[in-house]
Amino acid sequence: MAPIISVRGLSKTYANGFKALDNVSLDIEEGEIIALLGPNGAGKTTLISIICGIANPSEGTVTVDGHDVVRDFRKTRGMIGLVPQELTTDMFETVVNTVSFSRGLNGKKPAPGYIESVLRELTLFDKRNNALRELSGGMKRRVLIAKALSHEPRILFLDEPTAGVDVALRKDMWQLVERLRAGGVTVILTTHYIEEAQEIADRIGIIDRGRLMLVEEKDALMRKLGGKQLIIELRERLQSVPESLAPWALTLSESGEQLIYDYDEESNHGGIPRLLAAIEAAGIGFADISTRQTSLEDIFVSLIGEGR
Ligand SMILES: Nc1ncnc2c1ncn2[C@@H]1O[C@H](COP(=O)(O)OP(=O)(O)OP(=O)(O)O)[C@@H](O)[C@H]1O
Repeated sequence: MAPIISVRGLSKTYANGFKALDNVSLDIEEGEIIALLGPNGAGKTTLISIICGIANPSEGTVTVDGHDVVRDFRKTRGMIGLVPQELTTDMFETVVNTVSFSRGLNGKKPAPGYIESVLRELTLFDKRNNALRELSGGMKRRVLIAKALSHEPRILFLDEPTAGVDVALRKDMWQLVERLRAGGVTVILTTHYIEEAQEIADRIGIIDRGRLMLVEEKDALMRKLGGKQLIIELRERLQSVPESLAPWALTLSESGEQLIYDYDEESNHGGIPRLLAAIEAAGIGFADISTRQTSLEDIFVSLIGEGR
């Protein structure tokens, strides 16, 4: 199946000469949830602004369902819902009008029943006749989501969706994303929260300084790079790792109080019981053992942490 979004050789240089995107290529499949993870200023918003037709690329092309986002702006924009970071609508307008108007702007016929269901789902229905300026910050975020969904988009962009939102909204948001996914909607979210990407995405792209450093299925990424560590807390400090333990290539912590065994499920082959027996045989007492899995955070830091 052809990808729903295809980004080819995309670069963006702003008027002041700053290169915010550098030769980015990426295919997004219909129905997937992809998280674009990167630190502040990495170029995430620039990338989604170009896909949404709000900013123009300096080089490269983007197609949405086979249509060029610059030439066929209306067609591509109509397929996309964008939840931006901030509300920029008329603050005196009511919730229901704002959301209905947004649907009209995207060329769709009025559908009061559908708008009502969106408002209910986002617990905005009771506030439908309130002016936007009367709403709390969290409620305004909900209006942004309702607006983005007003024209039943096939693709939804969430730009830093949970930055500064409360737990209730975060929960509602993930439920909504699950429902949209079940309905075949493609969801692209930007975040600098690693846990968020880890929790919700099927695929993760890591962006840093305008470059797409990596795109991978989340599970494959975790498997490939997510090695395990066994940490053995020693009863007494060691000066060095005994010769008899050489086969396990253990690391002794700087304090001399921990032995660390790096392994993965495949290479381990039941080595842990043998290792523990060998440690005892070497006359080393241990107080505790624990394991930890390399997290996406370790991967992220190892990819972009260097050179900073
Ligand atoms: N209109 C502009 N003119 C010049 N530079 C810009 C402009 N818009 C953005 N930039 C710069 O481009 C870089 C990428 O910005 P962008 O907003 O795409 O990053 P981001 O990854 O979305 O970051 P954040 O998480 O902070 O939103 C930043 O260094 C930013 O200062």
